[in-house]
Amino acid sequence: MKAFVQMETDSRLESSLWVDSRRCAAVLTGWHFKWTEVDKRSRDKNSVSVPVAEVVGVEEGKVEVLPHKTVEDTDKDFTVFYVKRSSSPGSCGLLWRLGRTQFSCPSRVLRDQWIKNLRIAVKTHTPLRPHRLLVFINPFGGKKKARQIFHSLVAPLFELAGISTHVIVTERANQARDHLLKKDLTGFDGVVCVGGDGMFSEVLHGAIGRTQQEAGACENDPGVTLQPCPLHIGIIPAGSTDCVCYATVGVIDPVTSALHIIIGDSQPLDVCSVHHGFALVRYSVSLLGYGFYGDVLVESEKHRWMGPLRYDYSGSMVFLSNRSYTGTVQYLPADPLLSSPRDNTRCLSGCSVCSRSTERLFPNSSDSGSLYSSYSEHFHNDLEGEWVTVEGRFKCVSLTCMSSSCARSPMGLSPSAHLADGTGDLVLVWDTNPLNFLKFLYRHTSTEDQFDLPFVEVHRVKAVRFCLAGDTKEEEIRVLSDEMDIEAGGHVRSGSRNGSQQHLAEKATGMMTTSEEKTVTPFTCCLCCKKPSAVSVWNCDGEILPFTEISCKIHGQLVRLYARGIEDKAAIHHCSQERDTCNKTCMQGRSLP
Ligand SMILES: Nc1ncnc2c1ncn2[C@@H]1O[C@H](COP(=O)(O)OP(=O)(O)OP(=O)(O)O)[C@@H](O)[C@H]1O
Repeated sequence: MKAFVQMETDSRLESSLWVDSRRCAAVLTGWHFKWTEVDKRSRDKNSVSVPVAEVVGVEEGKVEVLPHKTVEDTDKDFTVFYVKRSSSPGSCGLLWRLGRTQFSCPSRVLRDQWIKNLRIAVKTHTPLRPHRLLVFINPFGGKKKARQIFHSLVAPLFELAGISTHVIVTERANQARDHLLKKDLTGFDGVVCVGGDGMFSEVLHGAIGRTQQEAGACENDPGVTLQPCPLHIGIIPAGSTDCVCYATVGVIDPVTSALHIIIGDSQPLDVCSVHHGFALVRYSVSLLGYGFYGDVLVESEKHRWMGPLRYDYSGSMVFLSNRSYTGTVQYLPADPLLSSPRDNTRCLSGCSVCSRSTERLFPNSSDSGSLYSSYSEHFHNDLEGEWVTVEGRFKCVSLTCMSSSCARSPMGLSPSAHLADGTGDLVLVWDTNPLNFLKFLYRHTSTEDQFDLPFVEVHRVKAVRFCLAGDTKEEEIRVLSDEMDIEAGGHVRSGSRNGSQQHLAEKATGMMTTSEEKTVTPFTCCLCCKKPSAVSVWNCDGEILPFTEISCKIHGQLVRLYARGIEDKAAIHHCSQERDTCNKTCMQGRSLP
């Protein structure tokens, strides 16, 4: 047994190692740790190559982590934990699992050398790995399992990776947002929310607000250049819809998300600011929808007791009511030479459109460590250009900064939208007959192009304004006061989620409404039999906005998530067939799923 050891100034190392009594040639180059079985009797020379960036931890001895940590402390063994992929039926992305291989060395010295070099390699090649995280758990999100999900599935992985956490189980809505706005955040590399889209939105608002406070940027100014947030945001999905997680990771799976956080993946994300006059109303990352989408949200809020079924029920009711609304939409088109919502591309991990946008948005930054240095200089003139105005009657108007794909609509609201190119897709659905509209809606669940319909338009934009036709303004006031009644009455929702957006707008305008000032009148009792309202409401990432006339601006790469976008299943499969460039085969002769 002769172990050949080669040490260079970097972490490179090469020697024989044993996995389950099989001898392997192992090599650690700068970027990969690879081991290949060298047993001559073996017909297939099984080889596993793990990118150093995907090594989760290196431990002395023979170690197991899940379901419980066990350590067999021998002085010639070490265990490497790493990311292992498997496909996930029904999702567009790949599941990540914790891979584990136990290695034996001929000597303790060599074992210690391997551990040291692997740890150095990991540190050198993944500078964005978090060391300390602030974690918010919403114990009431989704199926109320967030606490259990975090402690049983996520915390052991964080511990393995040496990440320390400060965990706050929220006791009220907006606690996470307020904490981020007001408390000392020194020492934290990122913030993690364990919950659904509402919880993510709280953290998003807190993180953006805090950054602007510290930068002295006025969020209420609709033309302001916002400062990108230095804190990364991680999402451990534990809500009812988890749309943002699905659209940025491709699967709704707490372990996958935890592993993306651990290895310090970094996915920039565009954010849309929504203003009413000179008041910030809200930020949005997925759906900002007027008309059909607003009506469905209003209706579904009245039927929360139905659980997730309420969306199907409300969707059907609103569809049957066959409403449409007049309004004026103005938009600032994005550069058509860069990309188009009809170019049939998908924004996947490593997306070239988003990468080019990073260069455009941060032209002087040489690496991700100085991410935002040149951002504000560049964005002086981001609202310059020729605005386009369209006026008429719409079934719905929607704006999305991402594809907004979800399990029900795997291609999403705008299949070719990008996560981080500084644009949004504006979809205008003109008034049409119910059958046509049904066709449009149905196409979201299939692979058929929902934009290939004569009553649908889609535009890639940098900013949008919406205002009502003159005779509908009074109606707006009536509808919105009715909306607030739903909130004030308290029997429709607990006042949790709307609380945050109302707070933002009220704070900005000084318009404080007390429940006594509102008359309790339901929005509608039955959509089919009631006289249609002339005005709808905006659905902003699942919240009802208190204003109809709004202006929206897309802020390119305003925040960063611990994610990498949806991985291309086909590319990973190809890679696994080559066996040399990824970790989909293992030493025991088993093929990983
Ligand atoms: N302790 C708490 N009590 C009541 N509400 C809370 C608490 N903590 C957070 N919230 C609020 O609960 C709302 C919903 O939570 P969350 O998004 O986690 O779950 P969900 O609504 O089931 O999922 P989704 O948003 O994906 O549909 C959030 O807007 C958040 O502001």
